[in-house]
Amino acid sequence: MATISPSIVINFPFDQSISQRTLIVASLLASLFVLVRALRSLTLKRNPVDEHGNHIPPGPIGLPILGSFPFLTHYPELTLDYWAKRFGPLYSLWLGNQLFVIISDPQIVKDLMVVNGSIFSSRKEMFLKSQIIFAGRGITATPYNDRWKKHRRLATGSLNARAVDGYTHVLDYEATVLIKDLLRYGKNGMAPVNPQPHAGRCSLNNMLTVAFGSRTDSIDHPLVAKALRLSREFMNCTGPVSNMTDFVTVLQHLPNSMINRGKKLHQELVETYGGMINDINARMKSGENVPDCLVKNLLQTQEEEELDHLDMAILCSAFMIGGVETTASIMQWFSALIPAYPEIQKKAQDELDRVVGRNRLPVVEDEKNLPYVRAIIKEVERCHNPFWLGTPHVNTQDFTYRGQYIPKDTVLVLNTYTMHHDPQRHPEPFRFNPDRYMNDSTLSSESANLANPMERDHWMFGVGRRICPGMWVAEREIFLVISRLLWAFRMEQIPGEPIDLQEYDGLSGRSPVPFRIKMIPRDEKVHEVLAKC
Ligand code: HEM
Repeated sequence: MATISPSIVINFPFDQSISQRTLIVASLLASLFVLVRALRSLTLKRNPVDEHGNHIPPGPIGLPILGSFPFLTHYPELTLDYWAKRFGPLYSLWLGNQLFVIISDPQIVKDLMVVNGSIFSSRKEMFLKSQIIFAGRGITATPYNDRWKKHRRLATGSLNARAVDGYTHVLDYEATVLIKDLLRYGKNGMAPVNPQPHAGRCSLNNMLTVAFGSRTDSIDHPLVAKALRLSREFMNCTGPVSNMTDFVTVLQHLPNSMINRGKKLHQELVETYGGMINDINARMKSGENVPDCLVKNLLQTQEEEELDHLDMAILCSAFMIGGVETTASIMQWFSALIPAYPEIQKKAQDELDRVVGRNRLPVVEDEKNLPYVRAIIKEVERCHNPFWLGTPHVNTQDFTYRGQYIPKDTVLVLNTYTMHHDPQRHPEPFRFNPDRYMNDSTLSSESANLANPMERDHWMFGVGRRICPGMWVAEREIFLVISRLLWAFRMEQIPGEPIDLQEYDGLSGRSPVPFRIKMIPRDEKVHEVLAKC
């Protein structure tokens, strides 16, 4: 042993340096090979034509390799809007080797994504979002295939209008809890309050109940911070144009912080929501009567639906990501905006007092009789869509539209910023003016089906076969919260603390940056009514 050991000690560093050098050379060669292949594929035709010689829509030229990416890193919707004015309602751009087509006109959106929905309803299997974070699962990111159809059917079972009717009492309860919390944290209007974590917990509790049959009991519950962080991290990693790793293949083979973030996020989602599924499974197996919820349904039909644990964990993650940050964002934008408009608050409160009175909170059945409250909500959604770029669609076949060629596998972005600010459709588009919706008696979920797309209220929920399946629950949740906030509080800015409505928190899902306001109970009736709830 004694004679062998020294030779090991002497030889080991020598062997190591050889293997390290070999490794470095090999990895440099591999990187070079991948780089050359990527460059070749990038320099291949950037101007494909169809069999009749029709070209892809016009658009910005972009830089070599990166394409238009450097122009889309901050406020991409403003750049897309600028280019829409320059290149028209259907234009194209390249991000790395991926062709994007940007649609900024409601009729074109309908012609492509609704009338030709069988072609324009797929998704790109983005490297980070689809492959790393969702591991090929996830309704939001799945291509238009049988797996998507199954997951969409399962999700819709918990989100369609009838299902939402069945748990409206939960949305009602959580909206009341939110009002009580704001009253308490705002010390009856005496102390400034930041409504953001409360709105976040309200949306979170709604989705926790729908998906897992559980809720959190305070904003300090560890799941509140965790779920909101995971949801925000997902939005920041996976915005349609937020990271180049998706579009420059070579980056997928090199060490890269985005890939590490994606892997960590995948693990955390599976541990958190997969762990909650395991708990429910154990409770069901022990004979406990678990409340009806998505997970219970999935576990009961797991075999018949051929679902593995990852399928269920990622489907639940889609609920916790898609259904929390989004609705909370609208509640937050409303609370950030409304203090600057005392006359709009007053008009809504007059309507509420007339229709609902001061002896009870507004309920879902009041919605149809509160056109001004509904108009305020639509106007907040028009001005502050949390997803200006939506979730892009992909076409599964070559398609030529009005002489413009859209090759198979193009990523199509709904340019909602431009459509929401079209002066023909919305005169004085940068003015917050709920009156513009006073003659619109539709819910947004109804408006999405109007025959004339120019009459649709807004495009916040997307379009066609991939339209947000959560829009019924989202609308109801948002109505209950905003109508009750208006019913209960006079919302005021704090002198010396201006609220920044330009800056955003988040990359693809947007919320206002932190702010505080005063939420002053309108009268003694607020305490009386809340005490009875
Ligand atoms: C204000 C609230 C919400 C907004 C703004 C919103 C927005 C969107 C958008 C833009 C899409 C893509 C649509 C398209 O591809 O054309 C989408 C899809 C989706 N949303 Fe929502 N959403 C909201 C609330 C919810 C809620 C409460 C849920 C509940 C789970 C949800 C679950 C989903 C799912 C699962 C998809 C994927 C659909 C698919 O790819 O087939 N969303 N949402």
